[in-house]
Amino acid sequence: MAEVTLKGVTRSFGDKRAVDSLDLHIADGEFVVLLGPTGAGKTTTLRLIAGLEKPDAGTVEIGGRPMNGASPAGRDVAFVFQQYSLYPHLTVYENLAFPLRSPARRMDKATLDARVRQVAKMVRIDHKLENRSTRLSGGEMQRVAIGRALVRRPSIYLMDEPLSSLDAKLRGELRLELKRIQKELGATLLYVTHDQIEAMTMADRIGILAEGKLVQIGTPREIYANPANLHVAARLGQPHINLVPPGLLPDAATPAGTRTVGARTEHLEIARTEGGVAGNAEVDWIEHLGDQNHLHIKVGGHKLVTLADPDLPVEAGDRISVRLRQPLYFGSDGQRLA
Ligand SMILES: Nc1ncnc2c1ncn2[C@@H]1O[C@H](COP(=O)(O)OP(=O)(O)OP(=O)(O)O)[C@@H](O)[C@H]1O
Repeated sequence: MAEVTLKGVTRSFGDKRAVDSLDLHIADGEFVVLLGPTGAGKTTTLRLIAGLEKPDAGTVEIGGRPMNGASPAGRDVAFVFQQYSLYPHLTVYENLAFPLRSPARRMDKATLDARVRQVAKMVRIDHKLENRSTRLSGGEMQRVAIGRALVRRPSIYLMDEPLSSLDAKLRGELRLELKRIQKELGATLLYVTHDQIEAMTMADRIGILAEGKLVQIGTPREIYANPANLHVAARLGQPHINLVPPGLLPDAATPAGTRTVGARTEHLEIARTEGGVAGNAEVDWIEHLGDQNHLHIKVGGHKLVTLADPDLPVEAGDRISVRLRQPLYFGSDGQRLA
């Protein structure tokens, strides 16, 4: 596998800067996830690395070699798309073997067979090797599509929302398997998703893209706990971070210049009010999720959502008291304040 470096990469479509002066380094064997809203430039970034798009400016290096002008085939990358694109008339075995059959590889039959069977086992499709690919479930097809990338040993795997067409249970399973396989192979992997749980659970580092720019990159923990600005803070956390004006909730110390206070569940202290104490908030409604509840709260015309223990003895309409505990503070430019 190899490291990949983007330096000042820019790509526009008409007036639209899809990718804007992007600097990104992915270390050899690293799993980097690009997270961002629709249109942020995630797919275009993958396509620029794969050579499916040409940058207007900047360079892409793979394994320390500049790729300017190199064709997709000359770049040694493997791409997995959102929608499995298998050869319907071929068996699972032949779909997996296909990338290894190019004459340039001159792979002998026994090596090819061993490689196909090894990867089929990894993606847990080895019991269906003789099935036509059309006779598989969606999850199985996507396993084959991922396996077809894995049979090769490219410099980097590029994956564009490979799990998004699957149901939640399969997504959860494949997420774990993909992470396990990546570790086993020591693979360099750049993975695009909208799904914050995928990003949090699989990434060594998460890169947050917005309008073609890399806003922040760091470990999942860093991105979650130390977001550089409001945009990054809003990308992670379930339920969504609450953004409220300073002074709305009691707080030990609000830094000067605070325009917005960001409060996740762990930043809110909730207590029932007893003995005639008025309380500063009201329970609006409670969403029961099973192991946890979403508590919807009204405070002075603002609505907040927080996770709550199902045993918390409150009901809609109850008065409660809510205070802040070391929340995140943002200035008028949306940047985080120390
Ligand atoms: N071939 C193209 N022609 C014109 N505009 C394009 C083309 N490809 C991408 N764009 C534009 O560039 C911007 C970035 O697109 P891109 O597909 O990279 O975003 P994305 O972050 O992958 O979004 P999504 O999550 O919806 O896939 C968008 O505004 C898109 O409309």
